[in-house]
Amino acid sequence: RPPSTWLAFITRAWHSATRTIPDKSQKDEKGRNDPAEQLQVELQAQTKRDIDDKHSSSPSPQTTPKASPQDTQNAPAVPTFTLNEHENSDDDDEEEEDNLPPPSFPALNSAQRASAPTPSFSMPPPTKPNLMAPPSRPTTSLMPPPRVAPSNLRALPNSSTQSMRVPTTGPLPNRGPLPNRGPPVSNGSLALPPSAGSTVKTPNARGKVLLSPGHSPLDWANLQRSGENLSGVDSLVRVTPAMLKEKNGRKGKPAWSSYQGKVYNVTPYLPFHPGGEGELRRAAGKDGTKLFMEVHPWVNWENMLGDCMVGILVSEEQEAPKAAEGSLDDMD
Ligand code: HEM
Repeated sequence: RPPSTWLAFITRAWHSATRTIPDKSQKDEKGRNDPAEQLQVELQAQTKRDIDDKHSSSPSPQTTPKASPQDTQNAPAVPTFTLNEHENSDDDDEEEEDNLPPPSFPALNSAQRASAPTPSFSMPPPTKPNLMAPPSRPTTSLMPPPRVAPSNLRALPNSSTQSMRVPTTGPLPNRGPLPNRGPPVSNGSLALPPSAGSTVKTPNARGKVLLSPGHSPLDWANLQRSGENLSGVDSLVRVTPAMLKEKNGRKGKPAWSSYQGKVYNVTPYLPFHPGGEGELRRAAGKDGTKLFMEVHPWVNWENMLGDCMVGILVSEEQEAPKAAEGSLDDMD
């Protein structure tokens, strides 16, 4: 027998050997066999139909189909293709396939397989394994990077943003408006000099000092709320430049400074000043507005030194007629 008929012959022999009398207990309510048995019957019928179709033109009716000379030329290619395909598969499958008697579906010499575009003879079998390889590469080599690197690195900008922040050691209530939004606005009587806005330096944290324990901005805020007399005076006074100059903070004298027309006793604030006592003392006994605005125009000194206010700065001429009164209680 030609090789092309071997498989069909074996299939038929196997089916006839394994055919059993249908067991009615395995049939469902519609009287059909179970799916596996039904499939076997269909396969057998299909195989038989294919064989009959091929040999319908045979001159002599034969129970055992035989291949025509044309089939002999074409048929070997089919099993060759199938065998190569199996050779390229895993070795574990070989033993398993040896134990699998039923033919593959559709049958090797069936009309479906012959008309299918896949088993083209011009297509070499090794192309299949080559096409199967690429999907495994991205899963092993490309998957890990996107999980770790880009997203996480971009999600940690804290260090850079913190360095960009305006340095502060105190709570926000101590701050005035930002420099780019204009000078601090308090009330109409305390307008900034026209030249102050143009001479503002870029703020930085280099001049900050390490405050001693108990002298944080929060401690200062608590001291202000304590009700303690921080101004050193019982009532607001009119302060002349001569009076201000005398309170320079030296030799046990208090340190007074004027800021935009208001005079403050900065003595209790000296150890709380983030820029250090020395910097604050530079404005003692005189007007500190210019120095203040050069360093930190955003600081709201009116809130911070409210309880340290002594009075208002007046000229010597203004004060002379009212020297006898000496008190500015009516200013409130
Ligand atoms: C009594 C008025 C003053 C008050 C209430 C005051 C308050 C402050 C505050 C709250 C800070 C911290 C600023 C921040 O964290 O952004 C500071 C820093 C500083 N202050 Fe004053 N200050 C006063 C006057 C002065 C004067 C007159 C000078 C200079 C002569 C000065 C020099 C500095 C310096 C160098 C720093 C550190 C640098 C900086 O924070 O930019 N301060 N001051």
